[in-house]
Amino acid sequence: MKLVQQQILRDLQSQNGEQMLKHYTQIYFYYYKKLIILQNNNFECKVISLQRWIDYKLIAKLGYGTSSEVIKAQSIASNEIVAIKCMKKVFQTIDEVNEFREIPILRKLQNHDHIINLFEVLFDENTWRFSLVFELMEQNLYELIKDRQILLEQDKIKSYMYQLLKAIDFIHKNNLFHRCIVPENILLQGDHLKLAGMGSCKSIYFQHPQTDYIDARWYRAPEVLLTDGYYDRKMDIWGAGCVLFEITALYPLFPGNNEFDQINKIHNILGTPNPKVLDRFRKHASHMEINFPPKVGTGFENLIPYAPKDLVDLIKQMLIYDPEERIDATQALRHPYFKELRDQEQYKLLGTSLQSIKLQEKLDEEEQKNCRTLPKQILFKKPNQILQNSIKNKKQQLQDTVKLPPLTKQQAYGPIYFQNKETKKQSAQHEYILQGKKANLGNLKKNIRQK
Ligand SMILES: Nc1ncnc2c1ncn2[C@@H]1O[C@H](COP(=O)(O)OP(=O)(O)OP(=O)(O)O)[C@@H](O)[C@H]1O
Repeated sequence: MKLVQQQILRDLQSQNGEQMLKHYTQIYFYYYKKLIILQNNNFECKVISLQRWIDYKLIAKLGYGTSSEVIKAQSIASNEIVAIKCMKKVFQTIDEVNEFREIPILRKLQNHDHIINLFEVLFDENTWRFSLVFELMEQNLYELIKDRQILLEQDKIKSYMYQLLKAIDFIHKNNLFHRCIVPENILLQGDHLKLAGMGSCKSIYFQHPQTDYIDARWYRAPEVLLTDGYYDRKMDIWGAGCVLFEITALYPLFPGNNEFDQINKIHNILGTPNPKVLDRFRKHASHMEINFPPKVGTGFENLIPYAPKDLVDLIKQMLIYDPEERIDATQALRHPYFKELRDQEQYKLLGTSLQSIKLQEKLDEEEQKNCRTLPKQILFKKPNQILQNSIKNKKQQLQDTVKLPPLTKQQAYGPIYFQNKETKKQSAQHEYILQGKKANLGNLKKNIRQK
């Protein structure tokens, strides 16, 4: 293993390191307290710095999964309480490390409101074991309903299912499927739901048949139970349908004791699948003889008579035998059962857009104000200038008109030239008035004095 690591490092350090990366697909290794993840899908090289275990104080055990033990712990640096998922597996070969898909999958699915947040990765250099540090959630759906005597409010059931389907839709749109939609993997913080248990997630591009084992029998879709691994993302919808029934009834719909009992329990309620669907399953079922005597199911509606019709219809569509006919996550989110929640979202959106419209209006108003002050200066400068200019022009005109034409003393004063000052003035005034011109007496006086 060391040799492989050294080779990769040499490649990375070499001049054509990027070229060399093309040869590797999802390789993780530990080097100088750093976890190096190489994914060649898009020549991405990620380095996750590792916190050490001593940075956390263990508080309590939270739960167990097939592959891990989950512990409640407190960060010594920040005091934050977290959930640490300690993987049971000890990685002994590079292939085993390569098969550990949970980290890249979690990273791909981060930043969604209904998917659990991964904070960091711990690595025990002595034992070669990974631990994943997550945000801590209050409880899972199973814990919420297990000892409950009173039914959950319909609003809550609807809201949980809407959030769960949003998480599933997001996973499916990322070309993955979860494969373990069970109440234990559905976590709650108050009424906010987040999906965990991403360890079982798989790419939809994996070649059939799927060979690895899936736990959680009660939530297993018929195609998972009956075929040799020919199933896809629609199996998550079956699981979610079983969960929807369970949070409505407070008990599981198909609690099979083993695989055969599981198939039986499904047939008892839904009846046996139609021959066309059975034929399709048969094509990919070498491990068992699919030859069921036809049976009509009892239906599940009578088990939850208090449930709204829309809810019952949604479960029916999620539990359709044929995966191709079964509703998908996007369609389920558009089911009439969720109309109210969709409307609320629309109103919220509308609220935010109204807010942004108002904000925009305010901004526009401000801008207009600024514009008004700007053009004010420009606009009012202009008329002012025009006004000033016209005043100037008028003044000029006036001055022009007032400018006395060169007059002889005789013309100016005529016969009164030698009269006394006062009479001279009056006479000149009179003269100009006679000429139809305004007399500028000041100038006139000046002229007279000069003359
Ligand atoms: N972030 C968390 N906050 C609180 N509890 C958690 C958290 N993550 C997991 N748990 C609890 O630990 C249990 C096991 O976690 P998880 O399902 O992730 O482990 P797993 O080994 O992947 O299990 P499996 O493979 O069986 O699904 C969960 O059922 C849940 O109750």
